[in-house]
Amino acid sequence: MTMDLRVLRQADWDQWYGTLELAFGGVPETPEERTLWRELTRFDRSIGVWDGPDVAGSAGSFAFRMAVPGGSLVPAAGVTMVGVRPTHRRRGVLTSMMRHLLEGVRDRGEPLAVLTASEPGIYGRFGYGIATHRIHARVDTSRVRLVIPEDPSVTDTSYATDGVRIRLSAPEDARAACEEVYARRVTTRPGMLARQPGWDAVPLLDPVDKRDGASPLNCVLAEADGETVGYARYAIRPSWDRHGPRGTVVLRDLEALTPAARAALWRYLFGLDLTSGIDAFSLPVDDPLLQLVDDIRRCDVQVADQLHLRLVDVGDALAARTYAAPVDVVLDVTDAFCPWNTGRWRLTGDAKGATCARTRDAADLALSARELGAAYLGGTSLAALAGAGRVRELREGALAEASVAFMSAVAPWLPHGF
Ligand SMILES: CC(=O)SCCNC(=O)CCNC(=O)[C@H](O)C(C)(C)COP(=O)(O)OP(=O)(O)OC[C@H]1O[C@@H](n2cnc3c(N)ncnc32)[C@H](O)[C@@H]1OP(=O)(O)O
Repeated sequence: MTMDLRVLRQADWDQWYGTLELAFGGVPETPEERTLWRELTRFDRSIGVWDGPDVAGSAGSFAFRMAVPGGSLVPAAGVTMVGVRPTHRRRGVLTSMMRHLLEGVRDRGEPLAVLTASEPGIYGRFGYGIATHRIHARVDTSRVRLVIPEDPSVTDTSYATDGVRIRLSAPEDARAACEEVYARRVTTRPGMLARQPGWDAVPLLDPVDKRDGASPLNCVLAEADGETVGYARYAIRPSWDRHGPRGTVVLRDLEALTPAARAALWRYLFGLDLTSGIDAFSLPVDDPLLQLVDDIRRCDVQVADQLHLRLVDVGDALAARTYAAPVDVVLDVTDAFCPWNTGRWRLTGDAKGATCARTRDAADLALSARELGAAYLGGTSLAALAGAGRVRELREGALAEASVAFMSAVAPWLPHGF
């Protein structure tokens, strides 16, 4: 029987989403989750593969705008909801859906496709590279101390934590204030996503069945001079043993506009009564927390892959970001899955902007689309990729020049999953 790939219809959503749940082990999502993801589904950008009456595969994308080095917001298709029915795996269903999705992304003129992977080994073959990493920190707050620089002569409230007030608020009541802070943070870190309509509900999603013994979500606002300058959203998972309380603060997100607000929020979280640990699932690899603690070992930091990124249009993507140092290199790009990118590209740029166009000039560096994806947001260096044999230097000096230029001053990071 031949399979039929077609755009998702509203009436088919339940069946389509059911296949996704089946692919993920068959545990149905909660009604809150289903309602939210249905509302956020972009039907015009979602596809299914039908085998007779059954949905054999599901996939789709969101229309994001993502911060890139230099602070521009670039259209990025957020590939999502990929699932293949267990009876249909390893027959090319994902491959056919990915081809269809990436052709659509190209037709819409979006230079990038991004995703978070259930398993990191799946998407390299489709030209995605790991563009951001996250750290998972499990801080032993019974041992780790915060060392907050306190200078009594500093009266500027952006540094003096004394000027910051921490206020508890219901997460829903604080939504608008948090969103204002978030919006001001987006362009400061590559990989962050400008909020699209409806997406402010994602960080508030808190189904009872998924709390795993933790409290409902709490929110604290950091305020200075009458303005909200930061927030943290967290739950508390109480626990007791024969020595007493051993609760954990489960941190969902923390954003701050000033060092003082950040320090004040962490101080609040470290000090919560009846807790002795903070479980922070996703922080940037250069999160300032690592510079505020006196014992990084007891923060039990683990690094993992996070955002996988693909350049769908090499020329537009490389011209959309800026470069930390002047760069003028010819890249010989191979791209088996999106062959329209294959060939030589001259990239010329600096901290103000860049151009990238096809050329017949001799190549300086040879690499595939996957390596460009890994290096694009400035978190993984071309030199590190070359060390693994994944980038080849064809002109002496070109690797160092390009490697420095591609790096970002702050580590790229994705603030939330999708
Ligand atoms: C962005 C997101 O939504 S991530 C979520 C992805 N979904 C899941 O993990 C749910 C459970 N898994 C599944 O639904 C499926 O197994 C999928 C989607 C991962 C793969 O779908 P399939 O239709 O089996 O993939 P397809 O047959 O096109 O395989 C393409 C290639 O990827 C490889 N591949 C597929 N899955 C994996 C995997 N989990 N790890 C490593 N390689 C994989 C295949 O071996 C094949 O390799 P080849 O080209 O060398 O032969």
